[in-house]
Amino acid sequence: MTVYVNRAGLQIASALAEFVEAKALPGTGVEADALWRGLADILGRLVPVNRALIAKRDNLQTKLDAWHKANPGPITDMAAYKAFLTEIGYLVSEPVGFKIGTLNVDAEIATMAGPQLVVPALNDRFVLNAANARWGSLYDALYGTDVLDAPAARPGGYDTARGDAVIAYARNFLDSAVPLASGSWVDWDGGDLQLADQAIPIIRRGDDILLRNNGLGIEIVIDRNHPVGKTDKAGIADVILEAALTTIIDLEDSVAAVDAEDKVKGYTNWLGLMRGDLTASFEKGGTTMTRALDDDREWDEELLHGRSVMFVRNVGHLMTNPAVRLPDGSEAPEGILDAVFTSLCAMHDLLGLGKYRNSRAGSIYIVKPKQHGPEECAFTNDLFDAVEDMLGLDRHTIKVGVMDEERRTSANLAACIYAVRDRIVFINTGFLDRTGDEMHSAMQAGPMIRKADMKASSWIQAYEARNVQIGLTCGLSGKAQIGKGMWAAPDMMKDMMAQKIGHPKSGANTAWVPSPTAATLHAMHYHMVDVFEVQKELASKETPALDALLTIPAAARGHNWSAEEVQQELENNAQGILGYVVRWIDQGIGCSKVPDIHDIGLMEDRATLRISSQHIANWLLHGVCTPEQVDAAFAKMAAKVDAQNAGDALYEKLEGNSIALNAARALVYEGVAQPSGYTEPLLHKFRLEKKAAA
Ligand SMILES: CC(=O)SCCNC(=O)CCNC(=O)[C@H](O)C(C)(C)COP(=O)(O)OP(=O)(O)OC[C@H]1O[C@@H](n2cnc3c(N)ncnc32)[C@H](O)[C@@H]1OP(=O)(O)O
Ligand SMILES: O=CC(=O)O
Ligand SMILES: [Mg+2]
Repeated sequence: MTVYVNRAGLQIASALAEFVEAKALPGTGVEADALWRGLADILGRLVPVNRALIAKRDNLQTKLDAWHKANPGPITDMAAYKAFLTEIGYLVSEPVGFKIGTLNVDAEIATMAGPQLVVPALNDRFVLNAANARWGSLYDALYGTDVLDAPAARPGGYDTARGDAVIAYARNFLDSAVPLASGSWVDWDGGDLQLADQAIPIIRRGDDILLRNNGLGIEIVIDRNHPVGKTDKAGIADVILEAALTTIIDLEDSVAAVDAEDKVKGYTNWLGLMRGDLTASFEKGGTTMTRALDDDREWDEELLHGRSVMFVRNVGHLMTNPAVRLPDGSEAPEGILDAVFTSLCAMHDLLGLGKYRNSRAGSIYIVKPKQHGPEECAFTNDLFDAVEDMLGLDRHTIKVGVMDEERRTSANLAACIYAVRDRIVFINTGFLDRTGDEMHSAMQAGPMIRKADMKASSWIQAYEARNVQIGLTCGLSGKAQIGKGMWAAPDMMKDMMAQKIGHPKSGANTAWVPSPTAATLHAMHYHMVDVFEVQKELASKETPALDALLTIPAAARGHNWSAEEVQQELENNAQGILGYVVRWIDQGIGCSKVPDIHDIGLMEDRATLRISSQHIANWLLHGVCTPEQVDAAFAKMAAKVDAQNAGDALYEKLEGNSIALNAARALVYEGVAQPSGYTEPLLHKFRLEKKAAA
């Protein structure tokens, strides 16, 4: 039972009030009274606007549903469809000829190109690891993953044969990123060092060497006493790459935060990062380890930034949270709470109250997900204005990263950017949520193509290409990130190396990775591609037409899938749903590596859940499958998920009237009615039920 205290007419969960008054406020110069009165004022003014925006989403969806029922199947008359979208206010006129005016942006965001790591905010051990993932060992990343064409490491200590393959790969990388004036790094013996590009300074610290290519650091560790270095003719013990330039501390789709207790955990970690004093102790390999933020890296001639520049992803405009209740007893919009409390925590960084600096440019970086169109972006802008006024911050101190992950945002992207033009620091194609919204928006059009075929469909190609072109046209290059989406197969690093180079090649100066190891490996792509050169080349290109973006991925009318295809699709989706939901509901874990039907661990979060649940809901709606088939898939996959989790002592089986099983079923059977196909409302409801039962 949550205990509330009254502050300025609001009911604030006591855990939150205590966190704010005892931890977040001290040192900021903001008084508790002013904070609570400010919050009450913001909520009083903005809650009605927030609610109206959500109502508008519902209203537009009702109109889309009616149109698709009257015009079933894929769009056949694009002009008529666009006229309809314009008439209902779904498409608005795009502003032209403007450039963003964002100021005070850190170089890692504005002028550098490299990986962006995402990490669930509630996990202190992981967030520290993420912040420190600015630099990563290439040797470790190669040794422990499937990138190499070499046998896996033999267990029981260092495997020399594997190590040799690592060293050969790393030398090959050096040859391509920082070639020698003559010969190969393979033959370098640690003597005289001459690079082909003499403009690259060779910086030393003792024997160690620091080089830079495309703005990214490469540290070559020379240690002839090290077990690896002593076998190496040049004494190279490791190659350390500058990796996650930026990291997103995620309070949204990778966490399960349903009440004040959970929110305070997330805010506490964010505050600890902003103050630089967060630590985490945990057992690893039989010993207790304590992790803290890494220092900056000292070289004779310069001090390198030791940590990733951190963003915090707030939630979107939909959800409310019982952490704060309005005077009428209803829950406050969670996005407003996040904006206020994460900005307050970040003031510790702005004011230099802690050990380190996150933003040396004096900015607070907030990622805003799941916005639908320009009005919602304008609302975010107004909200951030209000938070700045309340906290006494200069206008546009709070920067925004706009997730381009809802269809109405993609279709009106320039107008969305315009709405936040003086604070925008990124656009990012969150293709996972975007796929869910694509299906939900056109839910009534007919059965969607299979999930695996989505990536090749024309809307998604247009979406990715338009995002880059519109970003360039609006002047993001050199001022802000144009980012690409998540690599959702954390163990498939060889495939990532083959495919994710496509992101910098497409003009994106950052792209998401799921782990520090993936960041280190993906960093190599930014040595191979000079993204800012690509952006210059793209600048003169045409933006792909809206028509392709609006081509919905419904199957051709009359298309039939074989019984086997239907079963495969259902089982694949049911497996992902159950494997993710059971950990979310029972253990409060918001992001999991869930073995898929072929036992390949996939990153599942709320966005991937949105896709799987909407897909089954869509096929049920259109009679591609029956409820009996769906139930059978759930039953079969529940047994598989139970078996896959057999080693987890905290795991509760998916059986009988299990709350997690009920949640999974509800996500599918009530999927058509969920707002924009989101999974949050049902996940929160069932998680709260589980917490209450516990
Ligand atoms: C659509 C979207 O919104 S995508 C954005 C949301 N998704 C994410 O944030 C993905 C974040 N990634 C993760 O949460 C995890 O990598 C998972 C759940 C996918 C896999 O987790 P696990 O199975 O525990 O990973 P695995 O066992 O391979 O590795 C664990 C180690 O890697 C580290 N690690 C893994 N992922 C991360 C991460 N994102 N940030 C920092 N460290 C990480 C852990 O700290 C741990 O190292 P440690 O033991 O030294 O602490
Ligand atoms: O947030 C990212 C996405 O793909 O969705
Ligand atoms: Mg998303």
